[in-house]
Amino acid sequence: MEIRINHLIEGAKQAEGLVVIIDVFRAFSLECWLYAMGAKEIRPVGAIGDALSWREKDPEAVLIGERHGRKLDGFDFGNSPSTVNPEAIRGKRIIHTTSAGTQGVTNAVHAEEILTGSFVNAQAIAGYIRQRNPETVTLVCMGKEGLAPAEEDELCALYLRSLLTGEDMPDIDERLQTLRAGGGRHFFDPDLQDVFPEKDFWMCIDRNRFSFVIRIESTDDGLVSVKTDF
Ligand SMILES: O=C(O)[C@H](CS(=O)(=O)O)OP(=O)(O)O
Repeated sequence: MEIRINHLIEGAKQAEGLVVIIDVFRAFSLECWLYAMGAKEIRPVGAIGDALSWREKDPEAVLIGERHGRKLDGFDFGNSPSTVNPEAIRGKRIIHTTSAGTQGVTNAVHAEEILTGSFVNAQAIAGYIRQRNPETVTLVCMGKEGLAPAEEDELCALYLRSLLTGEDMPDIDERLQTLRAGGGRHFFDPDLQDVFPEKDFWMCIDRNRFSFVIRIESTDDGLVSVKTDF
């Protein structure tokens, strides 16, 4: 198995084989939490307008999205796992658009198969990939808005690679803690708590909390993030 690490939107466009689109803060940690809250289905979309138009097809759909981290006008929730209301999620179709994560899945046009990537289900992702045993795996670090590298996504790619190769990464918990002063420092800024609450940080680094993977599938209505127990 050849394991490649790609970066940002361009890296998603070029990714081949089984592709893992990594977005730790916060899109793909959030999608795992949404399934844990009982979401019926999650649809990742690129354009804000495409997300809004889902309301006509499904008036019950819950719209979740951000640009520059902030909740979008006309949406129900921002991209924040700690501020979505589980009662509003249970049994519902979720439409999800973000500046990095969902752009990655819509741009991974050469992928044979796409998984979402995060720390909250990393072990399950590695187990699934080992079982599939593809020739090529591309881990794509989506970064900030898909345009600049983000420490947490790079770390998640190294962690996934270590799980796949069997190399040890004994300092992973220590390295996750250092994100508090690095890639996740905005979650500790008192002036940004309305956009980036501290609790989101802890929910996104809750390593291996979930034992399912999220596979991206294509349907006539666009992409769907499918929870796959593993
Ligand atoms: O909502 C988030 O935390 C990020 C904002 S940004 O792209 O890092 O500026 O969105 P996401 O698509 O989840 O990375």
